[in-house]
Amino acid sequence: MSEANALLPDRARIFVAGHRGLVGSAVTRRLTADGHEVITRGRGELDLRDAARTEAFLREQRPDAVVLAAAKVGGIMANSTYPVQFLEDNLRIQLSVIAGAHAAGVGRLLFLGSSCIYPKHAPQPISEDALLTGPLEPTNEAYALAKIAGIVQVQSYRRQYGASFVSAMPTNLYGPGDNFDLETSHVLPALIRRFHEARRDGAPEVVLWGSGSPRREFLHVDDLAAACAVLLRAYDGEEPVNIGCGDDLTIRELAETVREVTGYEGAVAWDTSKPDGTPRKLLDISRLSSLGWKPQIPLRDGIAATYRWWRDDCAV
Ligand SMILES: NC(=O)C1=CN([C@@H]2O[C@H](COP(=O)(O)OP(=O)(O)OC[C@H]3O[C@@H](n4cnc5c(N)ncnc54)[C@H](OP(=O)(O)O)[C@@H]3O)[C@@H](O)[C@H]2O)C=CC1
Ligand SMILES: C[C@H]1O[C@H](OP(=O)(O)OP(=O)(O)OC[C@H]2O[C@@H](n3cnc4c(=O)[nH]c(N)nc43)[C@H](O)[C@@H]2O)[C@@H](O)[C@@H](O)C1=O
Repeated sequence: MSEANALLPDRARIFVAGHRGLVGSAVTRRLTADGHEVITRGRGELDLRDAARTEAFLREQRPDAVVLAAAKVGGIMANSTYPVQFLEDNLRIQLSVIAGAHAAGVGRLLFLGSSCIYPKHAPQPISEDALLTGPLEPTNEAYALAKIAGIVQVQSYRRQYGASFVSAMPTNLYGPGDNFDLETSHVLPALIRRFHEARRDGAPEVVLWGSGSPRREFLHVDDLAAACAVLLRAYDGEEPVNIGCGDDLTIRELAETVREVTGYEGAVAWDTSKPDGTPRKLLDISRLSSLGWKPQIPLRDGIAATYRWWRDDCAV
């Protein structure tokens, strides 16, 4: 183990939970490229809500580190329609994996939360210190509370047992491997699909949700994966670490960019019966930046690459 990598062996065995998802697949690619051995299990083989089986798996495998990227995840409508699953699945996965990792003697764990843990009206850009300083956004309160419980669980293992477990809070992510289902997805893949299909079908108008005025920050998942690799190597603090790109735009501006990338020339309308969600959630990324990480993929380039990936591999 080199001194620079004191928190993680140079060639570590790392269990990436949720390796088939947007984040887990990117983290797997990154850690493998960095020379680590990545261990994976599909949900059919190991349901991470099952604490006994999860602990047995971790005891048998004894990885050097765990990246917890398995979760019940979705966009604004999925979160507000299925709060029970967003609360309970996430609490159960976190309890299983974090407690199981400690029981199995795993040295390092990186838990992924979300920027939605911060209060709806937090001062911008949102520092990690804003946690628990005000009411949450109602559309994803159940999910946010589960994620906050995960942060406190990680902090408690650090305080009580000296575990080298840490938490990171990513902003809205996108990239290859994203969910393009219009009912459950986040906004960026939904916009790609809506504009692509409208162009294909010659539709005169695309209808989007809400007012278009909320502001969001979008980070390519490969930049997120690079940040996770930095944190595993170099961060061992109790406070969560924000992961964002430092810049945001309105949903209306995002829609214009996606419209241009897909080549759609029709009109855009807004269905204001659908929720806007949080007005703004731009993360303060100074803690992560101080570790030497910075995002590499400009938003327009990332959207174009994601569009090509989805159109060539998945679209009909
Ligand atoms: N996407 C985003 O914009 C953001 C994501 N995050 C966080 O990043 C992490 C990963 O999110 P993302 O990759 O987008 O989500 P995805 O839905 O793309 O992937 C989630 C993964 O978790 C797995 N999973 C879910 N439930 C279980 C279970 N019970 N047992 C085993 N595996 C399970 C899924 O398995 P299967 O493939 O079988 O469904 C899937 O591989 C989450 O913690 C999320 O909160 C944070 C901020 C933004
Ligand atoms: C990452 C974060 O993501 C979630 O929060 P969110 O950012 O509010 O989610 P979103 O990406 O679905 O929407 C962003 C904005 O975009 C608007 N919008 C327009 N048209 C479509 C549309 O067609 N689909 C969607 N989904 N949104 C649309 C939509 O009305 C909203 O104003 C959390 O639940 C939680 O999962 C979480 O942690």
